[in-house]
Amino acid sequence: MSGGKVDIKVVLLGKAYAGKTSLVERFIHNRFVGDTVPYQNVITIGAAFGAKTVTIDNKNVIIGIWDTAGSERYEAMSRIYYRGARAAIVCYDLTDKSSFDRARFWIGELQKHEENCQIYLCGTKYDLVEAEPALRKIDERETRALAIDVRGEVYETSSKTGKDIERIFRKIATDYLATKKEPMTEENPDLVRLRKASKSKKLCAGCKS
Ligand SMILES: Nc1nc2c(ncn2[C@@H]2O[C@H](COP(=O)(O)OP(=O)(O)OP(=O)(O)O)[C@@H](O)[C@H]2O)c(=O)[nH]1
Repeated sequence: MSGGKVDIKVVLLGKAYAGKTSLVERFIHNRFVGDTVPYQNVITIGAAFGAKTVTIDNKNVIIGIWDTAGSERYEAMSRIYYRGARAAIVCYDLTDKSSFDRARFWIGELQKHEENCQIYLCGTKYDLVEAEPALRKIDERETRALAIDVRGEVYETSSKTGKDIERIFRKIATDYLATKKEPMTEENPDLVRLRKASKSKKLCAGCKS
């Protein structure tokens, strides 16, 4: 996918090493490079952009994704990327407590500056905690409480296995379609018919017979 218009701007935010780039890689290219490429070689600098079309009920939605750099050094730049975003996937590494604090920081920023941006909470590296439950450092109750605060849902994903990655983006596209205003055109015959029907009702309300 190149150039063209996107329907939804999605931004990924979270601490460095939280797994943002891996999540985008899994979603767009269905691959996980994992340890075959050292992390030092894939650190995001500034931000990276990718896009993919998902189809919900026969409607295509082009999702444009800004994968921001997690390093605090690029914090000011990440702020530029979340401007005007319709959705934010705030990532934290399920095995790293400090990444959850950083997620809270980004949620605070979004709530302050981008009130129209829907937040989706994403705990990453689920495969690690599934294999070794003692590695889990973020309690599910804490994440649920935060989900209530952001009026959103929590996803626990794994870019290694693909768990729930597709689901999170499909939910974003579904939410977008649900809130999008339908244009009143012949392309949307149901709405045109509805409109005509209610107009003729109004006219008849004053009729004598
Ligand atoms: N086991 C496992 N490892 C993962 C998963 N997601 C990411 N990783 C590993 O975690 C490390 C960091 O992942 P990245 O995707 O580069 O993290 P990032 O958040 O984009 O990091 P920055 O670009 O610095 O902000 C890499 O070594 C990944 O291979 C996952 O779901 N499971």
